[in-house]
Amino acid sequence: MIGSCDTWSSADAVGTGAEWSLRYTHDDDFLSISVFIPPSGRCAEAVRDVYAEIFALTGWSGYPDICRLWHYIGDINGANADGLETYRDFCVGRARAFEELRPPFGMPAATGVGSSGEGITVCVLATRAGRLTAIENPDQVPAYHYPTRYGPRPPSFARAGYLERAEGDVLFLSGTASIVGHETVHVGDLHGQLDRTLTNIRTVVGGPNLARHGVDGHFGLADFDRVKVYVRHAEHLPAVEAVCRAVFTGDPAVELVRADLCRSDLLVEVEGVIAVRGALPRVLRRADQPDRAGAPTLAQAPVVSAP
Ligand SMILES: C=C(O[C@@H]1C=C(C(=O)O)C=C[C@H]1O)C(=O)O
Repeated sequence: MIGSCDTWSSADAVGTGAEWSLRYTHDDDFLSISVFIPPSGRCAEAVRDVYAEIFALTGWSGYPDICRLWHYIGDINGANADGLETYRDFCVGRARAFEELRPPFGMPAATGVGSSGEGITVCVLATRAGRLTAIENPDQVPAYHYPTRYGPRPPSFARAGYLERAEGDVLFLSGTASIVGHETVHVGDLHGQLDRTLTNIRTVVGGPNLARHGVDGHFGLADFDRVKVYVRHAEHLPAVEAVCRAVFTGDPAVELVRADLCRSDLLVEVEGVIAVRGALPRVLRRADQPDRAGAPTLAQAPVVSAP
């Protein structure tokens, strides 16, 4: 595993705190939460409970819209105590949280990838600054409608989230892979998967698709400010890096990470951020473990009580 993590920084005053199993940092507009779920034979219930805490904290702290989630899942393609794949077990708990708690926002943009560590780390970015729209891809079945052959409960996420705010809009692209309809395409073919992934991204962020969702904007691969690429096999890293650096021509920070992915037939996955008019809370990068993403920053900061 090549260690990696994103740190979101703010020019404003930042507060930190801890509530239940959650640790958080916030400025005026954004709330960042991280939580670690220890390894166990079955994770669905713990995932459901952590999501309940996340929904409660975002609700009462006044940052009601979850614009982005990252899930770093240990042994993602391994089996739990019942023989169910860990990722599918995770999806059961998450789907239950959405069904039972019915949060007041659409499906959030998300990433769900493997981690070299054990357990599950969930990182959340929520906001109260603007209007958030969930974006789907007309060439892909919404993940929350995947059929049960991919697991007892479908994954709960949207293909992207578009945040309209006075300081400049932000598009959060979910982890995107070589899936058409609900099926993995180009199984075993790295370049086929990468091409299809890039096509899916172009479709999601393109003008016709955004217009369909009531969003006024038109973007392409050259507009990305942050790109993170997850690659299943270390030997594929150089080839994937060459393609990505050639197509993401807007000189974004392109970061490659070796990671297992949510379906064992997926070889590559790409996520990213477009900051319209450059108005993104700055993103810094530092070497760290993905499965501990966010934790060191939060631990070093003075902890204050929750409001
Ligand atoms: C690649 C896919 O899903 C992955 C899993 C996600 C999750 O479970 O949160 C989100 C995006 C991707 O990281 C997909 O289904 O297209």
